Amino acid sequence: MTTPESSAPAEPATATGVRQTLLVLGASGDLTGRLLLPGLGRLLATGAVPGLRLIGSGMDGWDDERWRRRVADSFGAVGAVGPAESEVIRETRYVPADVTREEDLRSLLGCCTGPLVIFFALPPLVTARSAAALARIGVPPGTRLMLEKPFGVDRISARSLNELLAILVPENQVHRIDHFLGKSTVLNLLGLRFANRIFEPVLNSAHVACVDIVFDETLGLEGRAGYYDGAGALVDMVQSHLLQVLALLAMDPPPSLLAEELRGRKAQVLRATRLWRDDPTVASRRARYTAGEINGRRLPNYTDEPGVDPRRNTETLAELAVTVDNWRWAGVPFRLRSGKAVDAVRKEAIITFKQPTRVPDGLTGYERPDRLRIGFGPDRLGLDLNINGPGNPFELEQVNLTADFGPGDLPAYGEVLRGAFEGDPTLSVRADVAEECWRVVEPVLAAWKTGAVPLQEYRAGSAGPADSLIGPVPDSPQ
Ligand SMILES: O=C1O[C@H](COP(=O)(O)O)[C@@H](O)[C@H](O)[C@H]1O
Repeated sequence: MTTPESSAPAEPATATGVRQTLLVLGASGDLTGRLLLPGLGRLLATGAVPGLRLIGSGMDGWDDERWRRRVADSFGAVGAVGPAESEVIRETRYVPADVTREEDLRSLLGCCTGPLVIFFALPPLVTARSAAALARIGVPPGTRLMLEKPFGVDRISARSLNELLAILVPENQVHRIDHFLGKSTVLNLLGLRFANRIFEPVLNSAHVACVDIVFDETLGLEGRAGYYDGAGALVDMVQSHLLQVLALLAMDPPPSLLAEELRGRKAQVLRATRLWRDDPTVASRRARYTAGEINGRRLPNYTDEPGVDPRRNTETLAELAVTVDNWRWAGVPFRLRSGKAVDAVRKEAIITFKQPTRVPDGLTGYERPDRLRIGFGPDRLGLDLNINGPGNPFELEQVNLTADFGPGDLPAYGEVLRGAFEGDPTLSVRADVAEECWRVVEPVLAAWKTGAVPLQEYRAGSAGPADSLIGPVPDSPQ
């Protein structure tokens, strides 16, 4: 065991052949079963983490047998049934512990051998207490820490957590997870923007009218009140995932994809990001669903969902308009939106270009500007273009060029886990970036608390509140 100051740099097992240990704090929770274990199973199936040892921990009365069953079920559900996965299932253990207590953590660390990855699958306040206890006892050299969103509950708590983590390990061993950064579609933004000559010169305020980043789901709460009712759509999706997408879409080209180059560019663009008109009443909308039907499925009022506390006024749909106040983007609205239980799945970034300087007289039927659409599931790229359609050669028609590209080798969670096992923080959120994302939404959270922005209602299965900042989302190829 070392004092935190003496922590050595990460030594990834994949490079050395040493067996790594993944210690999951909060192993019986929803996140572990829904995202972490399936992602891990798929990663193991690629052979990327040979000999991994897996230890689950929590204070819910589970034992080895129950934990092993959960791991096996989660791996099985994603077809991860090869020898590497079976070996992990056979060897895995469950160690009961209160992960906020030094004694328990000390004995937990005593069960771990080899290079260690600690995954905090815990609510933010428990993560902070656990990190504080770990900071007092230290962790083995080279330990990497993985932390789920939300990272803190506001800017101040995010900063305090960053300070604790900095005591424990160097920044490049902290993996603040945003699984959108592991989505192949989101990563494709890099190739699309920086490996083609045609887009980059027009991605600026001279040519772009607005950018919409939309992640609408038809799913409702899905039994996640314990987490979601305290977070709401703004923190669950916009403050975290959608601001990361904005950063990748709006940042300047990095000279390389080395972690510090890419993360530095993202930090730079987020530092320039502010609320539209600096006014949360203009720049934000919030709403929650009432009872309705989606594709034949009946949803209750959000407030009648099991576990929801109606006094919290939790929103299930959030919209945010921001400006990226720099040379490239000044004046271009970026509108971010995410809603649950709406009428249709819309997961895309839409870049709407300005109208052509002048459409020549005699070329009729110009209705809509051209748009570039980047789909975040399915993986799809679309370009809406005005061309001379069939029939009258002088009558314009909008066509959509669509390219589908297959998903990446790994699900998003597998991808971010790979980063941690390989000691590569490129796809993780850097400390300052996590704090910047809170800074952007801070005035909105404050205005919502005072009621300055009313909480609207929308029927489950409808398009959302009528006075959306985005307006009707244009026909989507998805
Ligand atoms: O992190 C979250 O993301 C999901 C949407 O992401 P996906 O990869 O499952 O498409 C969202 O449903 C959930 O509320 C949020 O916590």
